[in-house]
Parts: sequence; C-alpha cells; structure tokens
Amino acid sequence: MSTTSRQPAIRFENVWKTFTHKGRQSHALQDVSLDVAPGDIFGIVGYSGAGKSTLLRTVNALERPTKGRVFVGETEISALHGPKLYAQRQRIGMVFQQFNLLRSRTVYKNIAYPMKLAGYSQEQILDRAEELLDFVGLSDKALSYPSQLSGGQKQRVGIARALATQPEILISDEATSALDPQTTTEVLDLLERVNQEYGVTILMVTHEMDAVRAIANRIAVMENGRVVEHGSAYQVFSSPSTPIAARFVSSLLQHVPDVKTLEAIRKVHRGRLVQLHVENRETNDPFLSRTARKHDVDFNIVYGGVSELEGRLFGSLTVELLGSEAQVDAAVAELGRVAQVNEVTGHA
Ligand SMILES: Nc1ncnc2c1ncn2[C@@H]1O[C@H](COP(=O)(O)OP(=O)(O)OP(=O)(O)O)[C@@H](O)[C@H]1O
Repeated sequence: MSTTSRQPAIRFENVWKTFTHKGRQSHALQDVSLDVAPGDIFGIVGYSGAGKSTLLRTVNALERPTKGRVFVGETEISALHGPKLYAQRQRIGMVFQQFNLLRSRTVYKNIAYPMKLAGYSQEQILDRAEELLDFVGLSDKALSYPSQLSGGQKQRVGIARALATQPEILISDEATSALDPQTTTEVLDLLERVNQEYGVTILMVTHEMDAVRAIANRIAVMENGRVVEHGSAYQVFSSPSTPIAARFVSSLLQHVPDVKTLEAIRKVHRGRLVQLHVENRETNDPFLSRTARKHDVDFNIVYGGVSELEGRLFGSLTVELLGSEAQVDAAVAELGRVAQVNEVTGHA
C-alpha cells in the first residue's frame, strides 16, 4: 500500500488509561489520538492531573494503555515486552524534572550507563560520551559527581544521558520546572539544538506555557485526560479555540485588559477606545501610524501587546483614538481591514 503522508514519529491511537485505586476508577487518559511528526518539537500543556505525564510515559511503555495503541515509527511499542521492548527503548531518550542521575557515579559514568546496558564497546562509550559532554558544554565536569553540579548542569547531564544511545525521540517531563528562569532558557536552547543538530523529535510535557512558546512548533492542550485542542504553536497562541487553551495563552500574553484595568484606563483616557486584535500581520507593517496619519487622528496605545511567532504577529492592542467623529470613524473602518476591531463600550 502506498501512502503519501509521512509516517508519524509517534502516534497515539484512541489511548485510554484507567487507574483503579481502592476500588475506585479514574480515567487518566480518555481516547487520546494524536500524531507527532518527525522533527517536531511537540509541547503538551495542561494543569496538574490532566494526564500529561501518563501520556508521555506510554511512549516508552513505562505506562501501558488500558485501551488503544501507541506507535513509535512503525513499531507498536504498547504491544512489546521483554528484550524487544528494551531494544526499542534505545530509540527513545527521556528527561525528567528531578534529573534522576545516579548520585554515586560521576557525570561521565552517568552518561556511559545506558550505553553499557545497550552493549556498546568501551571505545564507543568513550567517543560518544566525549562528544555529548562537549555538546552540552560540560567537558570539564566529566569527573564531577551530581552533588557538585547546579540544577542546570544536572539537567544538561540528564539530556546528554538521554541522547547516549542515539535516540530518534526525546520525551521530556517538566524538564525545566525545577529551574530558575535564566537556567530554563539555557536548557530550552539546548533542547532546541538537540532537535536541530541531531534531528531528534521532541515530545515535551509542561505546565509552563512560556517553555512551549519558546521552542515548540506544535502544541496539544490536555484537560481531564483528553486532548481538547491541538495545532501549530501559532494557531493555538493566536486563536485558541477552547476556554482552557485561552486561559493558558492569556496567562502568558496579557494582551486584553480585565474589567478593573479597563475601568482605570477609562478614567484617564476619554477618547474613543477600541481593541484591535491583530493576527497574521507582517512584522514590519506600521499599520497603526499609517492609518492615523491618513485620517489625521492621534492615538494612544493604552494596553496590550503583540507577540511574534514563526515570523508573524498576533496580539491585542487597546487604543484610544482622538480626533473628530468623522475622522475617527474613518480610521476605525480602515483599521477593520487589517485587524478585528472591537469597540470598548461603557463609560468611566
Ligand atoms: N500510578 C497511578 N495510580 C493511580 N492514579 C494515577 C497514577 N498515575 C497517575 N494517576 C492519576 O492520573 C491522573 C493524571 O495524572 P498525570 O500525572 O498523568 O497528570 P499530569 O497532567 O502529568 O499532572 P502533574 O503535572 O501533576 O504530574 C491524575 O488524576 C493522577 O492522580
């Protein structure tokens, strides 16, 4: 059978996971179907308990679906056991929030460990470990112990170890959640290099929207064991279609003022207020000043912001327009051609 579409790197097919605890059942995963394409950095976001970790752990069969199937490439990993499963697991590296390093072994030996289990020769282990230490910037720490490293350095070792057996896929469970913002950025940059330089597909679970925003090209949002929304990062950020995705996005992009903020704005700005929802704009188009100049109105940006993803702008600006009624009407009509315009009604 010939197929035109590329085979997914990971496929979840109607995956259910039910836990039974003290006679009570809870559905950690409910009918999850999702494809992760080769080369993706795929972010799964959701609040605590949404099922993210459970889903991630089905990829290397640390968790097995109650119903449904999980494929890594062409292999149905959820059906494998014993040596066949161990062999497949070499294709999948895993990075953990708490690093999970062996405390009694040096950095070098932590990285060597999975290769030893996989039967690499001493020479292969040495070569690969040296390469990876260099890649993660820790060549000078080969003989240190994990207790002598910072959190960011420990996670670099975790990533090097996950890459040891040259996996095609890296699964990352809250890899940056225990790190400060600066270190988070460094680790995310490293994950991005893993994707670009080694061509590794990354599936990352996080409750931090800024982590996925930084590097993911696709996003799935989970709630109560279900994937409620998924799409390109741009799609989900610029026009989330479910309330929970909108909440995640707005936690990061405070583009629209809440009622209290709006009241405060109204007290100061008594001109006509409009909200401009900008989507898919070229990054260098000065549409606001161009329109204002053309219709001889002044404007104040009183709230909001625009963000850039994949070279395109999106966001919301709350703008006060000042001028005669006719001029402002004409400016609003023109702005309506490039952005969705909502009048801000109500008075201070
Ligand atoms: N081994 C288990 N036994 C019983 N219930 C479990 C088990 N593992 C997970 N659960 C339950 O499954 C649901 C999903 O948990 P999961 O850890 O996948 O969520 P999560 O989105 O990763 O949240 P968190 O970020 O808090 O880990 C939760 O209700 C959790 O209590």
